[in-house]
Amino acid sequence: MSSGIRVAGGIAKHVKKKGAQQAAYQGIQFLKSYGQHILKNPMIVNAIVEKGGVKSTDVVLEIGPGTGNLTMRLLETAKKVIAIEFDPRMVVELERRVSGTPHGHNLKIISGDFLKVDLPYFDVCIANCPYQISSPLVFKLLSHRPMFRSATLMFQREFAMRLCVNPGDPLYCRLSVNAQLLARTTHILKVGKNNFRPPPKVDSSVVRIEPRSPMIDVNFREWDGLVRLCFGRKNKTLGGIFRAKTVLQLIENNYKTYKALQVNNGKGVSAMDMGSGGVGNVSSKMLGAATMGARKKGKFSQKGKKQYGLGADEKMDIDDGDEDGNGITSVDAVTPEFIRGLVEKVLNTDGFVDMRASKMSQDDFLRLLATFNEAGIHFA
Ligand SMILES: C[S@@+](CC[C@H](N)C(=O)[O-])C[C@H]1O[C@@H](n2cnc3c(N)ncnc32)[C@H](O)[C@@H]1O
Repeated sequence: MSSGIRVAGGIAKHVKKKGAQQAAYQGIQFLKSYGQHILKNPMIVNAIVEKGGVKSTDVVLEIGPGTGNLTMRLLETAKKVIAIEFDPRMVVELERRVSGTPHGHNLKIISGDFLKVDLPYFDVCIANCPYQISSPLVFKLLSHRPMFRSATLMFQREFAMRLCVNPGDPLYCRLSVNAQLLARTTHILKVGKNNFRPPPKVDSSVVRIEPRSPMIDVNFREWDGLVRLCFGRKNKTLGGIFRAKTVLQLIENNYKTYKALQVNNGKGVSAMDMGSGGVGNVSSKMLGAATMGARKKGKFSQKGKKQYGLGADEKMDIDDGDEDGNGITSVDAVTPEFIRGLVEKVLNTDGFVDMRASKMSQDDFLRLLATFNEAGIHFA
């Protein structure tokens, strides 16, 4: 084992005193809490840039440039690199490293937290990501407009696999379904932990994320509300999940809220943040909620209904006090039996009752959501 301490870009050996360390190396001790695992293998750096499909005309967004190993390589390839770095010590080191180089003027550094800054325009995103913010990072990128071409990102292996796996895989989860609703995700490279300094505890993988174009037209918050319920017990049948007392109660409450808004406002539901329902309109806050918790109302759009096999006559727009055609115009008329009946009707459609989230495809979830909405049931 080295007797030195870790500094930007290498190991500082023979360091006797703290002061000496800073003078000799402008020393930066890597902080685990900031996910500072510097990529030290130039072959991996090259492979990431190559697989990222960076063109000479591209503006590249890099998240967490650290000491700049990837940044320097990107600057040789792209028109411009915009790097967002949280740690001011790294910002100083990066500025020092590019100053005087031929590409220095093509780098813009934004000093701040990626999750808090307004993102600039970019064509592609390339990053060895700070692993502690992996999930919100992905969904913040996917909510950015205008849409970028692709993101080539390094994550911890398990997180990377969860982004990419298909139904039936043991790692298939809510993250997989939500990410794949918005993008095509491909695992492109395995990277062993010894390619980093300091090595993290687990291996990593590089993933390519290509936003869908056009986006699937579904209200993301409502989609996530349903997916969250289904993956709460991903190996339980939908019958088991949706017949549970707590879930029926939740559905009843949602139904009443939805109904009350209609009764009070006429077109009340659309007046309240139900919008067109398309993911194209989704905000980063909403997408963050996809992995972190908040839920609000939404509805499956007409376009989405058509796309997923609902007839044009099965009207979803709310234009009177009885949008779901259930004959219920007052909140008081909504009883547990009534809700159970609606849920049974949905479960008995298309064999949903025996399906399990762990094996359901994106189309299965879209059809399930459309069928619930058709019955007047919303997830909020
Ligand atoms: C895994 S290191 C990657 C460093 C460098 N790109 C490399 O490959 O050698 C992650 C970097 O992200 C930075 N970072 C951590 N949290 C961040 C945040 N919320 N916003 C921006 N940068 C962050 C860390 O300071 C660190 O420099």
